[in-house]
Amino acid sequence: MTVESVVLTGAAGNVGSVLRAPLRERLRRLVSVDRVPLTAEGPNEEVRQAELGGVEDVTALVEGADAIVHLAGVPDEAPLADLLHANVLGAHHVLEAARRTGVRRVVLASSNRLTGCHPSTETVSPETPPRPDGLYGVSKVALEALGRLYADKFGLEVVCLRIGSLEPAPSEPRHLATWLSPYDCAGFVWAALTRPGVTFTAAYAVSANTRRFWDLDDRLGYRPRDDAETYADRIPGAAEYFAAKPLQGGAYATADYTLRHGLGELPSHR
Ligand SMILES: NC(=O)C1=CN([C@@H]2O[C@H](COP(=O)(O)OP(=O)(O)OC[C@H]3O[C@@H](n4cnc5c(N)ncnc54)[C@H](O)[C@@H]3O)[C@@H](O)[C@H]2O)C=CC1
Ligand SMILES: O=C(O)[C@H]1OC(=O)[C@H](O)[C@@H](O)[C@@H]1O
Repeated sequence: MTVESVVLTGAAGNVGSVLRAPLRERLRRLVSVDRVPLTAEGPNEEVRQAELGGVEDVTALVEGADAIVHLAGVPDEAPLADLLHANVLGAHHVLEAARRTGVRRVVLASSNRLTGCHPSTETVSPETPPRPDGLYGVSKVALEALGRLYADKFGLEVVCLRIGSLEPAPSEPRHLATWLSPYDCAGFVWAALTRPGVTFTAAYAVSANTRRFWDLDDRLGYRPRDDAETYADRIPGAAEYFAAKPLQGGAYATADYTLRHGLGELPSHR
């Protein structure tokens, strides 16, 4: 599919910052959007400071684009009301704006954390049932369901990228399985934007890590380049970490993580 004009939401964040340069290199027009101010970094980039608070706000931004890469949202465990507002209603605003304006393709930032309660000894594919590792993962299950609905019912082309751990380099044992390098992040997003024949696709975006938990099939036609194993000798405790057979979400999948970040203070009876 030919893609010339793309709207990138959440462009000021970790993932957005990694994507702006490679997208500018490949596109005629990149519209980078965030609630915080941005500065255009090239002649083919336009920046917009906007709060994606409703369908109308998004409609005004996406009119005339070929595709949207939707990253804006809450990227970790938080109270459910905040996650539903930012991640579920936010994705709905984007999908509905795309439907109304005829934007053909929407790439949604999903997360590996929607399967984070699967054991690390299992290889999980997009066909494996979700086992979210927290309320954040639940919000991504709903985001993917919205994407599916808009593909099935209204014919939008929707790709949900289940992003691993985007880091400049792996720095902890879990990253040996979950790392997504900046180079591979750009590769997956470009494939998600251009893969022909898509109706709805969910795919893990993870580097070609020897110890990865997720199936790297060819559904997006992108073969990741990097392998976290190259960094293994700089990461102490990896052998013990994997021998303990943690859940795929690691510390994120513990009850305490959700009690602290999603449900507030630990209850006094614990
Ligand atoms: N960083 C990672 O390794 C992973 C990220 N993801 C997903 O990728 C997406 C981006 O993640 P990060 O870049 O790490 O998060 P981030 O917090 O660094 O960036 C999110 C950006 O979205 C903006 N934003 C949030 N709500 C907005 C709104 N209503 N209107 C306008 N702008 C808004 C924020 O200002 C921020 O710049 C999220 O959806 C996250 O769930 C998924 C898996 C892993
Ligand atoms: O699984 C992980 O490591 C990552 O997953 C996510 O979805 C989060 O947005 C990111 O902050 C985590 O680091």
